[in-house]
Amino acid sequence: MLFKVSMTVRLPHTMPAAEADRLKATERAIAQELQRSGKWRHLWRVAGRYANVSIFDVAGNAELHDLLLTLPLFPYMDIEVEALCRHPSSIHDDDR
Ligand SMILES: O=C(O)C[C@H]1C=CC(=O)O1
Repeated sequence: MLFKVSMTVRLPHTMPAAEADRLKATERAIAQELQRSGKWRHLWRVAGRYANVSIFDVAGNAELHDLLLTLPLFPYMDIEVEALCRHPSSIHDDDR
């Protein structure tokens, strides 16, 4: 199943820079591994904001939830999830 996931990062201003850098580096490694696995299909920065729009391809709601929980920045993100289905006018046969 495909999901559009919007994440807005809100790190506390009181967080030491070294801790923020450590979280971001770990997040990056996990995000890149999930992209290589095919589960995190698209990752786009929202211009002008510390936010992203992503497309995930996972078995269902529970897998998506468990996956998002593994992200080191999870406690510091507002996350919105929207389930997607194939558009009847889409010419792409990999849409599900
Ligand atoms: O920077 C972000 O948008 C938050 C998060 C998502 C992927 C990643 O590497 O960090």
